[in-house]
Amino acid sequence: TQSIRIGIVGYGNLGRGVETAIQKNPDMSLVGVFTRRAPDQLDTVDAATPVFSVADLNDFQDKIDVLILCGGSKDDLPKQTPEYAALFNTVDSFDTHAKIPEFYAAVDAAAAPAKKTALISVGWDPGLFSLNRLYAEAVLPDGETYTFWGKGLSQGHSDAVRRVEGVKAGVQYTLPSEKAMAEVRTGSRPTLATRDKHTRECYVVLEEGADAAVVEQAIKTMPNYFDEYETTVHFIDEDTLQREHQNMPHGGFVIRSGNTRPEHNQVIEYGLQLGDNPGFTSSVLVAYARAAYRMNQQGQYGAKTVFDVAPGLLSIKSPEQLRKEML
Ligand SMILES: NC(=O)C1=CN([C@@H]2O[C@H](COP(=O)(O)OP(=O)(O)OC[C@H]3O[C@@H](n4cnc5c(N)ncnc54)[C@H](OP(=O)(O)O)[C@@H]3O)[C@@H](O)[C@H]2O)C=CC1
Ligand SMILES: N[C@@H](C[C@H]1CC(C(=O)O)=NO1)C(=O)O
Repeated sequence: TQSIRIGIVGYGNLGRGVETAIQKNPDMSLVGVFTRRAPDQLDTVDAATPVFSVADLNDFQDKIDVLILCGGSKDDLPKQTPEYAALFNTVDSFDTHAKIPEFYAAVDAAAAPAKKTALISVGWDPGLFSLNRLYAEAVLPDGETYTFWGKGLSQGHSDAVRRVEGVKAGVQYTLPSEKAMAEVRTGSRPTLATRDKHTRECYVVLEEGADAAVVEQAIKTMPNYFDEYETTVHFIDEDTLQREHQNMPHGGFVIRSGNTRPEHNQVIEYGLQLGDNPGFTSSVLVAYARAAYRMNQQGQYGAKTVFDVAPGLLSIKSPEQLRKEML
């Protein structure tokens, strides 16, 4: 059968990860990488796949089955997903949690009339963690759910830091509160504010002549990313960033403790330990690209989230094979 033909938009950590992940999925092929960089900058995209400008995408409508959008959530995807969802089936990792409802509406307005399928906010959080919070809350209505991330590098927050004026490069680490995690594990169902669960640490390389105090303030007060957290900003030079901050480990867990009878406490836990956040996230995007293709074939048009995707559609195995392997 014909392979599922994939296009990548945006060649950063995720773009590179999708290029690798496709090779582990024999039912898929990679048509090209599409970048916003100027024609004389295409050689800065060190991809093993043919590189094109996003301006060329129109010519590929009959050559690509699913476009995987690897831009940043802060500034790129709010523009790119609605634009491309009108032309292609798309999958993206949009993770500005507070803005997902409005993003969903904008993408649906583009994809539905075009009879395209646009899977939004795919990854691990939002994504696999969202799914596990849903399973836990549906199964244990009487309970409390907690999510902890890290210690690790958040790509969404690192992308957001890099977009601040005066920042040349940067990364953000998320640290869970040991105290909060211990309290949750006692099953005491504590009430925890956002500020009680995580702190955030940024490492920033300033542009020449940028004002550190202004940059620090812009990061700490950034809505939807930092303003609800105790945040520390460290200023370092480029060499230090290259030497000490190239790895992108991350992870975390979703935990729900609940009761079926008062005397029976039940605990559900789902966890991830990621050696490489973008590599893992890209692998999730690719599995959902398979589902987007199939959902479009089934006539499921418009914007969808992971809640709308039947799990079997993610698998390269046939429904019969999956049933055989159910135990
Ligand atoms: N839902 C989830 O669980 C997760 C979501 N994410 C989301 O993924 C988003 C993307 O993350 P990530 O890939 O790390 O972001 P990057 O900063 O690596 O890349 C973002 C975009 O910046 C451009 N870019 C990257 N490197 C360069 C360069 N050297 N020169 C010029 N342009 C460059 C690329 O676009 P172009 O090629 O067009 O220039 C790229 O698409 C994050 O914002 C986050 O929101 C990430 C992890 C998990
Ligand atoms: N979307 C996150 C994935 C997880 C990590 C995270 C955080 O550290 O705040 N929130 O969600 C990312 O971009 O890495």
